[in-house]
Amino acid sequence: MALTTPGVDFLIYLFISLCIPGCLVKALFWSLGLPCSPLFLVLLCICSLPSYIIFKVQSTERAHRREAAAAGGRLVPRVQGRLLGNFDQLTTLVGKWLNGYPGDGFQDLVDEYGAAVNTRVLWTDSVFSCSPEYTKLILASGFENYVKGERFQQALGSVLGSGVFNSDGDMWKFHRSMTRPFFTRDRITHFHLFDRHAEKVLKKLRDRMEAGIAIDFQDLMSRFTMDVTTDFLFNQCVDSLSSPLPFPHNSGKGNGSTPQIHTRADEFSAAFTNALQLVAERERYGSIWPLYEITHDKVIGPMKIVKSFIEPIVREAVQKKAIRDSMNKNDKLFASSPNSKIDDDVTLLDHLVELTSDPVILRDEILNIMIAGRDTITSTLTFTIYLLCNHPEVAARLRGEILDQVGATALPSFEQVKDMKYLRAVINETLRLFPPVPFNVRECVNGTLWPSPDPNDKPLYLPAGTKTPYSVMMMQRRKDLWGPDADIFDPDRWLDERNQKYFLANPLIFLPFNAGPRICLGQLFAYNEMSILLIRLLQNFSSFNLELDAFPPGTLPPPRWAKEGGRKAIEKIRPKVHLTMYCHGGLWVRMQEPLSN
Ligand code: HEM
Repeated sequence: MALTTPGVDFLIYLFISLCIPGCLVKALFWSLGLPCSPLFLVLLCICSLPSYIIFKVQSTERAHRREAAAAGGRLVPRVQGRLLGNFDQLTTLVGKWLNGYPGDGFQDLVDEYGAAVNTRVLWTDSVFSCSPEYTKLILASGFENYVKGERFQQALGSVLGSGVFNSDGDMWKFHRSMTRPFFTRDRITHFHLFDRHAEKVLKKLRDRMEAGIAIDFQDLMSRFTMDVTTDFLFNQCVDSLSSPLPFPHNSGKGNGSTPQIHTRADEFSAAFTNALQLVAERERYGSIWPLYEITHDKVIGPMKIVKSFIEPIVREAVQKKAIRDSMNKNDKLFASSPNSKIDDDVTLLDHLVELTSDPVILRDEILNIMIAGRDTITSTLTFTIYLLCNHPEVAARLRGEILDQVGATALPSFEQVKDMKYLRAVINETLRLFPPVPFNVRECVNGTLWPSPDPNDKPLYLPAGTKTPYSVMMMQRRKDLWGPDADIFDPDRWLDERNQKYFLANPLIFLPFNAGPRICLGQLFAYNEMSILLIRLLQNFSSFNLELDAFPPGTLPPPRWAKEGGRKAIEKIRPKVHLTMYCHGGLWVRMQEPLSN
């Protein structure tokens, strides 16, 4: 058990930093045999921190200017805040993150300062961008120079541990190489697995529609993805789809968005979601996040529940593997090399225990894949249905394609899924407007140059250790990259001449799965899972409607958004972001079954 909290650790560190100058002066006076009053030492300590900060900021500033000049570049334009250390920027950006539309605040900065802008909150260089040329440098061509970095790992470590999402260098290579073979091809068992859980989704939907009450589709999808993920990871589905669903606040039957805890699976699910939201908050507060956790480490409680659920499953898998090994050394699921062929019915945990028996590595890896595979797909499916509610003509055409190609009841084959061009266009268009990971961040290891947005000016210089946050969401909505109708949901842009003109001319303008060596491992799995669920849904329901009255009070967009232009003015729900994007208050919908197929 930890003896201190992140906040107390931070304050202890600050206190020690404050005391160092006093101790040094005391030692100097003592060695010279001079008297030194305690009052003088206390004053020295109090004044030392601001003086140290001023000294450090100015000397670093000079060094960075020298480095930039030596490299033939210039420093990235900096936000000029009103308060010391741009503290006002921190409060503005956090406020907009909590109450605004995703990207609010950053768009203004890009408009004012240019394609790359240094927010430099509390003197930490942080260069924000939403341009394909910079994202390419960060993720692909300059890959070796950009890491997740210690700051990111510290903030997210209590949930992600050292798993694939939260590691760099050799540890990342190790995790990635362990997991990659599992995702390299289509598996028919996965189709059946998706379909099993999709059937339960349909049953829940039919029951609720028969009762004439709206359903929170986001909640339903987070149960679906939780069940799919636990099933394929370790063959022990938590069966969250069997628990009662929340009712709308106005149905007189429940309290809307608050999840009800009925089973251990519900408890695990709620704790897992809570832990993710808490670590996402840490990222937003930057280096001072520990000050928001003075009394306790907020993540420990939910993570205790998460770990107590996962650890016995991991232990059992390790024990079974040991027994298998001792019974018959040749009778393995597959040879213990990361690249060996893996049978279709082997779970990811089965695969991982062949490569390591370290319970912490196994637990971290499982949790990382769970995070990767759950909220991203929940988000995409939720926003797809939101968009189909707003675009009945798209829903009708998509349903037409599904009925033509697969029929009203059959499970599609891999080939059929691949051939459904309109289905893929609908999914891609959703991923363009609402990428599940709209914001991301790296940190540059060595000082580096970026091309200047103005070709007549010197390149931009980023000193070593600069954070490089970037937004694929903002990039994927840019009118100069996607055309004047970039804010509009129009799957046809993936099928008509616009596809050649924009996306095929520069594929880096669409990066929902990232790019380069850290590109999403589960892309194929994700398209298959989302396709099966959507096919099953549209085989069984012909129209989708938002039920705005069912949204919890205060969760719909404020009226002022209608005047603010862009997608904000179009939005009927309120998108928000923790690590992934979600609908504030859920997505309350009604669906109609077709009169006949
Ligand atoms: C619509 C669905 C999905 C989207 C949009 C998505 C997006 C992403 C993104 C943006 C990253 C990069 C994160 C970063 O490096 O900071 C990523 C990484 C990853 N994703 Fe996905 N993902 C999806 C589904 C899945 C699924 C279903 C799985 C597995 C079941 C998965 C497994 C992974 C893994 C293992 C990584 C880490 C790669 C690495 O760091 O080397 N993803 N994904």
